[in-house]
Amino acid sequence: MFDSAARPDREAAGTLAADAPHRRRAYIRHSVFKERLMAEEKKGFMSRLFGRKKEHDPQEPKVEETSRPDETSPQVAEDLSPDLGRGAEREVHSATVEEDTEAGEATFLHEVKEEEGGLADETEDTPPKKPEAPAEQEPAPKKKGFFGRLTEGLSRTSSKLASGVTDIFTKRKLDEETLEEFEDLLISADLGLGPTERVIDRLRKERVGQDVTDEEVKTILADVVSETLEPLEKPLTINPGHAPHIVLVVGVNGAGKTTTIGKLASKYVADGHSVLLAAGDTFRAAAIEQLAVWGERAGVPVVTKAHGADAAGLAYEAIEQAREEKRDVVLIDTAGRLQNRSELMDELGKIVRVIRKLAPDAPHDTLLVLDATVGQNAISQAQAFTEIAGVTGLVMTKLDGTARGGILVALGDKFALPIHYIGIGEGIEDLRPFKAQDFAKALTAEV
Ligand SMILES: Nc1nc2c(ncn2[C@@H]2O[C@H](COP(=O)(O)OP(=O)(O)OP(=O)(O)O)[C@@H](O)[C@H]2O)c(=O)[nH]1
Repeated sequence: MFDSAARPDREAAGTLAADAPHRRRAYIRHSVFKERLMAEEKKGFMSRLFGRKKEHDPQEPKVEETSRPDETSPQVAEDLSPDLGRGAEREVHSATVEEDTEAGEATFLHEVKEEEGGLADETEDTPPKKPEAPAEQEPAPKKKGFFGRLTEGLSRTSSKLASGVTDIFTKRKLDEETLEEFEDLLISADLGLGPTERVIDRLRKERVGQDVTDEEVKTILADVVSETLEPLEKPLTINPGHAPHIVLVVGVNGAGKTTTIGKLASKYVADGHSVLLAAGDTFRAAAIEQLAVWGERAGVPVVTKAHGADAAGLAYEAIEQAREEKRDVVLIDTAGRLQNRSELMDELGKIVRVIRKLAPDAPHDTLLVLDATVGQNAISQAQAFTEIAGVTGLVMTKLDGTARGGILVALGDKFALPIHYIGIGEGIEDLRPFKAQDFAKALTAEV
């Protein structure tokens, strides 16, 4: 699979090479910045850690699904997504996390909280949003075009970048100090060391000693983001010749796997494919029901087994059924698992081995679903899932719920994995095929 070694020209994100002192300086500056913010934000962090209920901000997106009681009204759940019964399984998720913490492992939760505290820009003080039900009496929201929705979805990330750029570049001659400030901004926006370095190098080469406007800087930034991600823009195409094309969907708890499968099922049906879903998340009882609702909505059958059943066996049976029914594609859901839980990761390896007994070249695609709100932790998730499950492509969800959307650039740079789709909201139309230029433009847009 892809790893940093596959990109020898680029240093792996998070690694400080001895021959890159300026990068090391930037990271040290960034660490100091993080520590200071963490101290300032400690109160918020602690209260979150101990589950203090916060005031609800209806503008904020829902981002802490796995640890928060379900406040969604049944009406909302029905209207917006078949996200059923998450309250019950959330208990399981938080128990898992606590177990990890008690064991003293470097847990996913711990890492994420640290990073959130350090960057202090989102889930810290921004409680999850209840999805807003399109209430019957309310006027229908004005339809936005593709780019409008993308720009709106990425607005939290882009406004952080845009205001930073405007603060730093206010009609002054470009010097090393300004470049350093800008480098800090890009690193704190999770863009990764490689892309950050390329933006800085380009600015240094082209503009040092000259006046530079914030618009010119944003254009250079958009160009570098676009160049980094364009080679990874690849739609997920179904090859009916595989009879069926088998897609395994993996990721940590709450990343958006089941929802993504539901949305993909609808898209493939609309494209004329015959689809079968496999509810392989047997660990989370409500996930089975959730997928069944998505299946019903898309008009496709869902293979299910009882809660706790063997997921590998279920995947096997689903493939057999898809062959009998001559389906084009099988989408297999899996239970969310923390990347540092080796026994759960081994179970994923077992699912792959069992699938290969029936179809040695399968899974034909293994999609890693990553939640953008976790920021840098997405890097270690991609690393672990790539090693265990042979990830072949990415879907990044919840770009609408974070100021850390820059992480997609760092991921693309480090892993060079195709980016198939991005999620910019909870509706079916919010799962978009990834387009690097649009993403780069939206990321640097003024909103
Ligand atoms: N705002 C927003 N929410 C999303 C997006 N994608 C998924 N979600 C929401 O994220 C929540 C979790 O999604 P699921 O599909 O249940 O996640 P999962 O990975 O299957 O979860 P587990 O089964 O626990 O592993 C749901 O409430 C989804 O509606 C997105 O792009 N934006």
